[in-house]
Amino acid sequence: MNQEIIRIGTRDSQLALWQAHQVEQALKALGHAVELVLIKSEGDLDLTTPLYEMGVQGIFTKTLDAALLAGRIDVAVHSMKDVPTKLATGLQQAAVLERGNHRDVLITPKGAAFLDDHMGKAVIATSSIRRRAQWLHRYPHHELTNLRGNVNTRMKKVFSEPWDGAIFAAAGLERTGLLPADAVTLDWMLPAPAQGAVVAVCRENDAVTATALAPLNHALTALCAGIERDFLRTLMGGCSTPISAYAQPWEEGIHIQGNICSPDGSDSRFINLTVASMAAAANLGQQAAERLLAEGGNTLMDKIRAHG
Ligand SMILES: NCc1[nH]cc(CCC(=O)O)c1CC(=O)O
Repeated sequence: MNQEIIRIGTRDSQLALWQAHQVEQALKALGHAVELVLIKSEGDLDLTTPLYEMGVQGIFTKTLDAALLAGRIDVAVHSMKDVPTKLATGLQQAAVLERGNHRDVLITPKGAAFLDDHMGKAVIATSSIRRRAQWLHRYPHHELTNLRGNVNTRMKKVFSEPWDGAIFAAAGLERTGLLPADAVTLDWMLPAPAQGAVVAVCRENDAVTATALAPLNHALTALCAGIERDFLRTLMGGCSTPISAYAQPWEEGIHIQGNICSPDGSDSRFINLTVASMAAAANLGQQAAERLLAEGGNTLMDKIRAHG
């Protein structure tokens, strides 16, 4: 076994720590010596600016990636959906852990009855442009308001503000033990590409760490999350955009659902595509994106680019 201590870098939020602990425990179980190194990121420090106004790719991930490239840590653990589709130069994706809950959920401090009132006003909090766009497409009469901060900060805020609901990733709430029993699963909302998946990244030239991490890779999650990220990359190049995708096993192959939505929710386009075998799945994300563009998604993407 490797005698060098593998240093795992993580942000210090409860969710980030939970994710880093998964990697730590799996490596320890394989006989490796590991330690956690806590690192603050800009995404955690600025609690007011909506994410899509920060204008930086990888706001949550670049501080860890910089520490990795500088040799202060050997592994960076990220929520995969926060990672830009193109990894920083010099880094490699070493393992994708088995995916957790991929859904978004609505937290309703005053109950969910308002969802049945199809005319009534309601205020929904999120700072995700993807969630905002899909929500407005379904509930055009609702008002959206911003909600920033890590999962714990956001959850606290929901119960102190006069809001009707707030949208979270189910995985983040489950992993921090914060998922209320009456949370509403938004089974109609398509998640962010790779939502619910955790990725471990190491330096491209660090074969020792890459070899240590390889057994942690969950091949099906890596395939499906990779397909979703190909979909995103083909459409846009990875900015913070109202682009959603979910890929899952389907008989002997893989099925992808994809969506792009105008930020105001007025225009929403879906694509559904299936390949019959795993062998044919490699290009599924790109194919789905190209088909969506050809079927009229092109004009919508032009609008989205002009907006952002
Ligand atoms: N953008 C922040 C972020 N990054 C990962 C998660 C939760 C875990 C996941 O979605 O994989 C969250 C919180 C949220 O979106 O509510």
